[in-house]
Amino acid sequence: MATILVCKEEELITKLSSQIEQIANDAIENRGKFFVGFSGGSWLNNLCECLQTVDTEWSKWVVAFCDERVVPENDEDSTFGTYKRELIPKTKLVEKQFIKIKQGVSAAEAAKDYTEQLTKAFGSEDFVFDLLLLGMGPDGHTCSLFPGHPLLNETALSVASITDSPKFPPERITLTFPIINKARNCMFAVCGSSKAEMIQRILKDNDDSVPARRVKPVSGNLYWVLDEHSAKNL
Ligand SMILES: O=C(O)[C@H](O)[C@@H](O)[C@H](O)[C@H](O)COP(=O)(O)O
Repeated sequence: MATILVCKEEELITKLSSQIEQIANDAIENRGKFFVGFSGGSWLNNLCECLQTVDTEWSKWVVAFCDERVVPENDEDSTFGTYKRELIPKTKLVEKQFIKIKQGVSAAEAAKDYTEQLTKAFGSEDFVFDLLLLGMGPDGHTCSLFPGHPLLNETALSVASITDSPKFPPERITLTFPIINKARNCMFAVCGSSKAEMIQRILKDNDDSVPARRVKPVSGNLYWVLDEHSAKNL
């Protein structure tokens, strides 16, 4: 069962921040570390703003990406690049806590290398994230898992590459559903009326053809944190 939290647009950041804080500090207290997956997209600057207000032991965070664009780190489309500019200088997080994609290689090689980096960080091939912070596009995609794309059914790879992403830029790496659904907590943050139809299809019509609806943690928690505009059809 998903927990759906609807709030006013201006309250979304505070709401999300307190949810993240609770999950992070609980992970640190119980397991000594907090493994989190960050996303990108249109809400990225808001997410950076939100994360800055979290009261936590930052040194215990291990940050990976739910998906990342295969572009140079200083490219304006690099998700890590934005966190580097907008989050790192404003918190005690340091760059070496981020698991970043290898630079200057193909998407396939970057995905393979990312799997190896995650295996090292988790100490096993079983990547159980404490929290995945997810976004959803107006077409219902999440991470870089797009409607009708064969990657929706990927089961062999934990991290896959994509070179034909319908959303720019085309080359990306992404966590796949088997890993996403092992997470202890998956949390979507969605705002704006352009997402209202998909939110309705996912949360009201139970339409499994929408990629984001396939996020169903096997034994973890699923949260949808929505603003009033994206939730208007519920
Ligand atoms: O880098 C990306 O594109 C993402 O990580 C992606 O999964 C994003 O979270 C959704 O696409 C929502 O993005 P929008 O808010 O831009 O629709």
